[in-house]
Amino acid sequence: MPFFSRFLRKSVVPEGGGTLAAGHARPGFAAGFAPAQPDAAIAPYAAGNRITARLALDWPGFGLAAELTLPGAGVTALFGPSGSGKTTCLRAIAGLESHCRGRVAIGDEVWQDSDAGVFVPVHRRPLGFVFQDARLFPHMNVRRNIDYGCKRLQTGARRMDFDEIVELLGIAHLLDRKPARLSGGEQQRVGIARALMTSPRVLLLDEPLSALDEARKAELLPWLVKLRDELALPMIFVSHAMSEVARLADHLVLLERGKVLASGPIGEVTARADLALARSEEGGVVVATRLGLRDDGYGLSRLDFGGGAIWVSRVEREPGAAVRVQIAARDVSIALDPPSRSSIQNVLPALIVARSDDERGRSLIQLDAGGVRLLSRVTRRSAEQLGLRPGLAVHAQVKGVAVLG
Ligand SMILES: Nc1ncnc2c1ncn2[C@@H]1O[C@H](COP(=O)(O)OP(=O)(O)OP(=O)(O)O)[C@@H](O)[C@H]1O
Repeated sequence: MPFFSRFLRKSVVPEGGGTLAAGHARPGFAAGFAPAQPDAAIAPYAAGNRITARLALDWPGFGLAAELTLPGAGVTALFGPSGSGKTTCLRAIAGLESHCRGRVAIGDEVWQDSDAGVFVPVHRRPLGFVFQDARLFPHMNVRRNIDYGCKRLQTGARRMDFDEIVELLGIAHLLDRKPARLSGGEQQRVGIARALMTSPRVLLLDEPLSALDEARKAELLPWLVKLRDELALPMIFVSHAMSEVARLADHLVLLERGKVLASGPIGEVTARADLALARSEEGGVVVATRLGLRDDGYGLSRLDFGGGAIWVSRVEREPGAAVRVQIAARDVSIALDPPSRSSIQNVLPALIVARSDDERGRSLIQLDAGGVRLLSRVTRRSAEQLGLRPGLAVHAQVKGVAVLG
């Protein structure tokens, strides 16, 4: 078996073998919001590489006090407003914040334990770090830049092969070029390749898209999706763009003023009616579906998920393909009776789980549609007139669905 194969997602088995389990700890989940069923199409969690961190740091005007339990596979997004501590968390996990106290471990490997006087320096931690700008050596061509990544690896420690990494990131045709002759997105792909050459146990990405213009972002994002889908390597990704997080992340950590506000699978955290995230204009739930069938006559595709099926504009994928969608709360309305003679194609039977009213006369309703959580935003007057309350069986009318890929 090539070394690289050990990192391919399909080869990952949980500790003790058997099928991949999706169960995991979900710190920060508020009482009253029962967990949705784990969704098979969102990345499985491998226990062996689970990252745990307890981080404490005090700067003038900012304190970090964060406890993280992150899955050992797939992409975790650290998300929050500017100054909430996302980059500081990432740097502390890497060992780049030497004043940070606490404990950091990946699987059973302890990188820091302040109580026990353990602090493994950053260069001894098997991690890859990708910065906002690729930080390539300008005088070296792409091949030498990537090769540099494995310089400090001891013989026998390399687990990822140069050719396979180059192919994975689609950069074979760039190997002889100097960084100045690469686009921003290409430079980032080379930076990621260099990080992978160190055979990391975790890849840390600090806003890898933020320095790119919209066109370059759109170009790089599918490569990050590919890494997520093809590598069995946990990735922790800092972003303040919800569109990127919705597309990429399996697990979402919300940070605010140096503290963890919520942490859990993206479908659960985005469905929490008690969080400001859901109340924002773009608030909506990320749902994992599979392409069921295509109706080419009408240019439609049916996406199946635990809660039923939704029809969307044609998705150019094969039946069975995993398709991630986002359903905005503002695009879901509620009817007590099954609507008849309506132009809305997507109507899902659902149960109200929770209702949260705001001071602007709006109500957010959390729904359970066959084990999948959805949000609906209605006026408080409608909510009261319809008597919307937890436990009530309703029909969720989905007016719009964003297909994320
Ligand atoms: N070395 C430092 N010394 C003192 N304060 C710092 C230092 N580095 C960061 N900070 C402060 O810590 C806070 C958190 O910074 P951090 O960069 O982690 O936030 P962030 O969520 O990543 O923000 P952004 O999205 O703007 O990058 C900010 O108030 C910042 O000014």
